[in-house]
Amino acid sequence: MGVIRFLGQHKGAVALVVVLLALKAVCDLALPVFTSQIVDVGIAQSGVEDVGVLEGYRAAGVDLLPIQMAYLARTGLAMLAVAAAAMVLDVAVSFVASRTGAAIGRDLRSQLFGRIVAFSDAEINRFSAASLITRGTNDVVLIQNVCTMMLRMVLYAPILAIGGVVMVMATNPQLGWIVVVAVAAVFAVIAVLFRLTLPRFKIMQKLIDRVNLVAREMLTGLSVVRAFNRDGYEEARFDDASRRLMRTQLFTNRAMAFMMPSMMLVMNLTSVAIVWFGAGAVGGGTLQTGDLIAFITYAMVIIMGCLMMGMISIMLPRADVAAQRIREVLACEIAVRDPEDAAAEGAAAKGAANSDRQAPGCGVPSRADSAANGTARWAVPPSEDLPEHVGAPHPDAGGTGGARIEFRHVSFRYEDDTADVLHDVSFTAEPGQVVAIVGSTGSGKSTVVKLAERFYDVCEGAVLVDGVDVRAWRQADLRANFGYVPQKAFLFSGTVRSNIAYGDEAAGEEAVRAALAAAEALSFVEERDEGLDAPISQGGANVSGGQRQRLAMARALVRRPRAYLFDDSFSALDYATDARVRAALASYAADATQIIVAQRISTVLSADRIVVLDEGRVAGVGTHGELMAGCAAYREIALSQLSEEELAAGCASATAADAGAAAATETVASAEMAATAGTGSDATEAAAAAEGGEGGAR
Ligand SMILES: Nc1ncnc2c1ncn2[C@@H]1O[C@H](COP(=O)(O)OP(=O)(O)OP(=O)(O)O)[C@@H](O)[C@H]1O
Repeated sequence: MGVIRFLGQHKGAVALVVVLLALKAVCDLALPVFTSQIVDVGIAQSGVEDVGVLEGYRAAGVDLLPIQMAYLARTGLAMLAVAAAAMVLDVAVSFVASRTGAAIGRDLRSQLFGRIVAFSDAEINRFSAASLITRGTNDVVLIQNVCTMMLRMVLYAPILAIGGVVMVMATNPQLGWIVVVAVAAVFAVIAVLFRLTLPRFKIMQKLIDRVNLVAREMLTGLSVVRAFNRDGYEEARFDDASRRLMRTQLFTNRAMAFMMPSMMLVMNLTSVAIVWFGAGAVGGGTLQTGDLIAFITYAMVIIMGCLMMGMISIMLPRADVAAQRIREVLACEIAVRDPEDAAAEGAAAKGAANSDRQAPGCGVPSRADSAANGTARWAVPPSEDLPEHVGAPHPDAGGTGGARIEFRHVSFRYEDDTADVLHDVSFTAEPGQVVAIVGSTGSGKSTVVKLAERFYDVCEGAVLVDGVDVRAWRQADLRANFGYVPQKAFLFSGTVRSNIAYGDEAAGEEAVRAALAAAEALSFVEERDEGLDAPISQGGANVSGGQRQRLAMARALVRRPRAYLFDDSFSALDYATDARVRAALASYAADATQIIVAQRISTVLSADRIVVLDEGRVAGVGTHGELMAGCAAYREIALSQLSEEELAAGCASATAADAGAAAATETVASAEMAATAGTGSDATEAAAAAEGGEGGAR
C-alpha cells in the first residue's frame, strides 16, 4: 500500500505512537474493571456477601458504610487517574500523529515541486498544469489526513480489539458468541459500503482535476470569455464539471451516512443480546452484575475497533489513488536530463559556459572531440578558477564573448505529434553575430529557440553550443549562457526590481537601470512614483503587453549572457522602439550572439544572417540582400510587408547598416548613460536621435 510506505519513512514516530497507544489501550481496558468493582463490591456488596464476611463484620459491630465509602472513593480516584492518563496519552498520540502527517505532507510537496521544476515542457503538457496543481495540493492533503488517521486509529483498533477479546474471554467465555456475531455484522456492513463507494472514490480525484482545469482555463482567459460573451457557456462548462463532482460526493457521503446508524444498531442489538442472555447467568449466580456491565463495555470496544478498521479500509483505497497519482509524477521519466556524469562534471560544465577564448583547462569543451562526434566531453577545471560571472561575460565585466550555436541536421517532433515540425535544419550563429529566424506562422521558429535552450531534445541531428552537444551540458550551465526572452513575456509578482534581478540576483542598481535603459523600459519605470519598486502583479497583468515584453528583455539583458534568444520579442514593440532596442543591443551586447525570431522583416534587415524557415525546412540562409536575390520564400514574406522601393532601400541600407547602426549605437549608448544618470529627458532626446540614425536600415 502506497500510503503505508509514506509512514515507513517515519519509523521513529510510528514506534512511539505504538507504545503510546498500547499504554492507552491498557488504560481504556482497565476502566471497565473499575466499573465492575464499583458495582460488585462498592454498591451491590455482592462480593462481600458471597463470602459471608458481611455477617462477620456485623457480628463484630463494625459499621460497613464508611468502609464501603472509602472503597468507592479509592476505586473512583484510581479510575479518574487512569482516565486522566488515557487522556494525556490520547493528546500525545494526536500530537505525534498530526506532526508526522504534516511532515509527510511537507516532504511530498517538496518532492513534487522539485520534480515538477525539473520537468521539461513535454512532461508538463502530458500531465497538464491543472492536474499537477491538484496532485500537489488536494492529493497531498488527502494522504496527509489518512496518515494521521492511520496513526491514531489503525494502530489503535487492533490493539483495542485484541485487548477486548482477551478481556471478554476472561470475563465470561459463554457469551463470546454474541461478540462474534456482532463483529461479523459490522464487517458485512463495511463490505457492502466498500463495494458501493470504492469505484466512486477512485474517480473523485479525476473529477477534482477537471474542476480545477476548467476553472483555471476560464480565469486565465477571462477577458476572451467576456469579449466573446461566452460567460454562459463557460458557466455551463464549469457547472457540468462541478455537478459531476457533487453527484459523486453526494453518493459517497450518502452511502457513508448509513455507516454510523448501522453501527449503532449493531451495538445496541449486541447490548440487548448480552443483557438478555447475561441476565440468566446473573440470576443463576454464574455471572456478577459488574462483570455483565464490563462485558457490554468490552463488546462495544471490540465493535468500535472493527469499525475503525472498516473506516480506514474505505479511506485507504482513495488515499491510495492519490498516492498513485503522486508516484506517477515522482516516477515520471524526464525526457530532458543532465548527462550521467553531470554531478561530477558540474564544475566543468560551469567552466564550459565560458567560451573557447579561455585558457585551456578552464572548462573549455574540446573542439576536436566535439567536431568528431558532436557530443564532446570537456576538461574539468578547478572551480576556484571560474570567473564570477560564469556564462555571463561582457567586455565591461571582463567577459569572454559570445557563444557559438550550431544546428546540425536537426529534425524534431513534439510528443504525440505524427509529423516532424523541423526537418534537417542546419545553420550556425557565430559568436557576436545577429542571426534572425523568419518564416510564416507555425514554421517552427519558436521551436528552434526552445531546442537551443534544450527545453526539448532533438529527434535527429544535434544542437551544439561552443561545439558541444547541448545534451552533454549540464542544463543549468548551458542555460547560464543564454538570455532568453519568451514569446509570451511572463513576469512574477513582486516589483520591477525583483523581476529584473530574477535574471541576475547579484545585479546592483546600476546594472538594473542599464538593462532597463537598453530595453527601452527605464522611462516608463521612472514615470511611476515607486520607480524600480513599482509593484508588478502576477504574470505582469498590471503593465501593458509592450511594457511587459520590455521588462522581460531587461531581465534577460541584466544577465549579460553570451547569447540572447529573442523569441518574437520585438513584435510587441512599435517600430521606433524596436529600432531603438536593437540599436542599444548592438552596444550593450556587442560580443554576444543573438538569435532573433521575428515576424517583421524590418527587424531583421540588418542581421548578419537570416535563416528562412518554411514548414520546418530551411528555405534559405544569408543576408537580406542575398536572400532577396536568391530565396523565393524570403522575397514573398518581405514583399508581403514592404514595398519594392522600401526593400530596395532596405537592401542598400542593410549593407550600410553597420555604419548607421554604429552611429545609432553611440547615440543610444549615450542615451543609456544619460538614463542611468537619471536624466530622463536627455535619454529621450538621445534615443529619438538614435531612432533617426537607425531609420535608414528600416
Ligand atoms: N507544445 C507543442 N506540442 C505540440 N505541437 C506543438 C507544440 N508547440 C508547437 N507545436 C507545433 O509545432 C509547429 C511549430 O510551432 P512553432 O511555435 O515553433 O512555430 P512558429 O514559427 O514559432 O509560429 P509563430 O510564428 O506563430 O509563433 C506548429 O505546427 C505547432 O502547432
